[in-house]
Amino acid sequence: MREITPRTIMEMKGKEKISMITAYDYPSALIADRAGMDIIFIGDSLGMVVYGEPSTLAVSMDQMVLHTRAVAKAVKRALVLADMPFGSYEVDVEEGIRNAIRLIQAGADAVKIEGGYDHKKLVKRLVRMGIPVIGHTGLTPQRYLRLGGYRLMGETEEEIEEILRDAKALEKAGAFAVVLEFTLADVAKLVTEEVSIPTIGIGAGPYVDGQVLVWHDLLGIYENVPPFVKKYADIGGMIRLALENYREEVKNGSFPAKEHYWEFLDKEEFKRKARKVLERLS
Ligand SMILES: Nc1nc(=O)c2c([nH]1)NC[C@@H]1CN(c3ccc(C(=O)N[C@@H](CCC(=O)O)C(=O)O)cc3)CN21
Ligand SMILES: CC(C)C(=O)C(=O)O
Ligand SMILES: [Mg+2]
Repeated sequence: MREITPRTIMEMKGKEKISMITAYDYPSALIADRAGMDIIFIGDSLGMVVYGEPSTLAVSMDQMVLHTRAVAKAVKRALVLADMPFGSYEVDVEEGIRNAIRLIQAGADAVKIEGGYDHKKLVKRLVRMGIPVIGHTGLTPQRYLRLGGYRLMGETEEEIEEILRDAKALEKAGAFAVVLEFTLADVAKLVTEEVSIPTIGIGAGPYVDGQVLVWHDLLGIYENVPPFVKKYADIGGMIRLALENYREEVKNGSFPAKEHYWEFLDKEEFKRKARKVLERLS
């Protein structure tokens, strides 16, 4: 059992902001856990930032299971959350349950689904059988094709109503938090005030109970970052410099240096041995 549980997260509402970051592999998750993140999240954004897809739609359950296992091995303290990918819970509730179980068995402490109102039944069933759930409304990237791209949500009355309805449905069905993605800050504030569960924003402004960002975006290792991202480091630039340095030292012969290899101290000893081997092989 890890230190941070769904109860810990729920009790943070109105007291302490929730910090959440994506991670997709073992070494990244180790760093995120040591940095004290509250939630470490295997997002289906991995399709874009790890596999180079143009959207999250092609991500499979098999991919989510493998990456969840790698992250779960590293995390001791944070809550490990895994995204349900597109197609893994839409067909029917039973299939959603089977797929959620796979993510839990891979080491996740909770699962996240996009939408709320449309998945009340699934959320209720999962929670009843002991699988904690986070919902996700506002911009839901799995609707990429219908939306015609990724855009800011919550300008029209219809969109505000849909977002609030999702959040309330999630609260009622027993979800322990809700992600609000790329919504106007006023809408996120309204939702945060109207529901008792924590809201975790991404591109949704400051009036929420926590923030989530994608690993590659905030570290500067992904080129097409959304407009709401703050780049906390230029790791991409650092990697490039290191590789250019390595390449240069290979080309000019300064790598490997003395401390990077081993040789016979007694050259006569080596000559005798080599002569014998060469004789045997001739
Ligand atoms: N690397 C990454 N970071 C994310 O935060 C993220 C993903 N991937 N993939 C899944 C969703 C998609 N997200 C996104 C992606 C792009 C924009 C964006 O660039 N919006 C532009 C318009 C783009 C367009 O019209 O095509 C904008 O200015 O609003 C917003 C949210 C957030 N999520
Ligand atoms: C953008 C976040 C919330 C997400 O769902 C993901 O990274 O997949
Ligand atoms: Mg996602």
